[in-house]
Amino acid sequence: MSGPVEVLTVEETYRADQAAIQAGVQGFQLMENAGRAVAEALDKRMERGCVAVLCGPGNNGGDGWVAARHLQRKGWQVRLASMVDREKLKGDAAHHARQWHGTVEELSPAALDGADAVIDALFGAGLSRGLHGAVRDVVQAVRRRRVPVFAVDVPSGVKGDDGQTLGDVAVEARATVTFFRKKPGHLLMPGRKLCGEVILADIGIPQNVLHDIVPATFENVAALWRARWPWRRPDTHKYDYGHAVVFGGVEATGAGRLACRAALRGGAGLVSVAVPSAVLPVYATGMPSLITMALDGEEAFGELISDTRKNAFLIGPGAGVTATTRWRAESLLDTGRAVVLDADALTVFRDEPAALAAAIRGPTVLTPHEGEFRRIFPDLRGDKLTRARKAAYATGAVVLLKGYDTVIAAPDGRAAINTNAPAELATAGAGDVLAGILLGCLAQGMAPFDAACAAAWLHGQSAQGFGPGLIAEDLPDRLPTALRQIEVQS
Ligand SMILES: NC(=O)C1=CN([C@@H]2O[C@H](COP(=O)(O)OP(=O)(O)OC[C@H]3O[C@@H](n4cnc5c(N)ncnc54)[C@H](OP(=O)(O)O)[C@@H]3O)[C@@H](O)[C@H]2O)[C@@H](O)CC1
Ligand SMILES: Nc1ncnc2c1ncn2[C@@H]1O[C@H](COP(=O)(O)OP(=O)(O)O)[C@@H](O)[C@H]1O
Ligand SMILES: [K+]
Repeated sequence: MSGPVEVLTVEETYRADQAAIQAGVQGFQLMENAGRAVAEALDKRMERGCVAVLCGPGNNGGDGWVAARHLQRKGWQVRLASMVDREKLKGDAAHHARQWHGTVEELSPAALDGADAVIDALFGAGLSRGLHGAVRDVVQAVRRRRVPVFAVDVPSGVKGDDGQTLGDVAVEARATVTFFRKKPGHLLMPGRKLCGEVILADIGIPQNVLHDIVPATFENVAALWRARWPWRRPDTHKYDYGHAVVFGGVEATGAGRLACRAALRGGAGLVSVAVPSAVLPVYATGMPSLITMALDGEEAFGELISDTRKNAFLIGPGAGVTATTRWRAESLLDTGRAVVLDADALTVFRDEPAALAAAIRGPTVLTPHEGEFRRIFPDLRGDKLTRARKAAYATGAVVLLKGYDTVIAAPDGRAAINTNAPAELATAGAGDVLAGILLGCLAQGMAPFDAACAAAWLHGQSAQGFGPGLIAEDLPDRLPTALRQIEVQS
């Protein structure tokens, strides 16, 4: 959870490298530091034994030759297998390969015999096509033998920019040692799973190279937004923290109730639920802090939204895919106040992203899961990060695309990848709780990108440590503990 917020693309990583070299750091020194960090990571985590170091043709391979030297010095028995002849290597990799005085084997599954661990230094940032031939055979043999793998930079076959695999085979690592800053592929699925534990090593690239790079992708750690978290101040009252309104459903009443409780726990000054009078008691029972408002007919709806003190609206959970939901969603957006569109209020814009974009005026967050996203944006292709960014750019809303690797994207190009959500969140109603937390953040005046990042983090944090058996009702009451962690988690 801790660590730097910036995430660098492959191209930005190369720029960081170059900037460091221009600032006087030697390239071979960066490679020395990288390879040593890999050796130390393995040595710290496993009993000394025999390690097979698999080296590719580029600088990723160069890191492997360095790691081999350090591991041998630490007492490991090292088998080094290289994809290409040492003489064919270039630059820093050639320099470090010359420092290796042990034997060099051809890359083949036989090089794995007797290995207790494998270092995957085949391909990193420079992966340009799927694995084939001898490399593919070796990687498949590594997978079959289930030897623990320590990957250098990224598991070979995984693309650093999006975590997708190139071709049909990729390394599955126990741990991945990467340098300076993580890449999106370390955080997005399936890359995140294939990386295992991600270890970030400082290899001597100065922090200030980031001034020129201006990263736009972040890991959603609390440090990204905690300076703007709306802590309660002594000289204030409840109206300073906003009046959130949830439009609850008639048949599906649980979704709205979960969202209301989460909005209150998330810090909204007041939370009202607006529902037809026939179902008001369902909402009123058990939640005395909730304000219930009878909403019978469209005139009442107009009256409700004309009150400008009501500054944040949530529509969608339990709403039904109906013309009324569509009309209400558009009317709420037209107020220019903060709106969360979730669930059915997203589906009512099926195949109509332009109509949705045209309706958006103020701070708006869309919270689709993958299915809802596809319904609205059937033409958007690419990885999760790219698609969320495109949708945010096209609509002018912040887009929170849900899942294990939730992505939050802003229309200005910023994007954050959430990493603290345990799989136990795959349970009915968890999304309604998320929408409620987000509503609470918006009611308190947080900017939509901050609000969406904070909500995703708090949602994940409130599920942390619960384990099997988690249900959506458990989440809102765990928010106070999660909120206290904003200060301590970086
Ligand atoms: N940047 C940093 O901060 C630092 C980076 N460092 C390290 O450098 C790494 C990046 O090095 P890199 O640019 O040389 O790329 P790398 O991953 O070795 O691969 C390129 C070679 O592989 C080849 N090739 C690609 N795919 C292939 C395939 N499927 N099958 C066969 N061949 C394939 C490709 O061939 P080509 O595409 O040119 O035909 C080219 O020859 C980075 O991941 C990190 O570990 C550290 O040393 C310290 C500082
Ligand atoms: N495997 C998973 N790991 C982590 N978080 C998950 C997983 N599956 C779902 N979630 C999270 O749980 C929530 C589910 O939301 P949603 O799909 O809208 O469900 P519902 O409508 O039942 O509330 C989202 O925040 C999503 O990111
Ligand atoms: K690798």
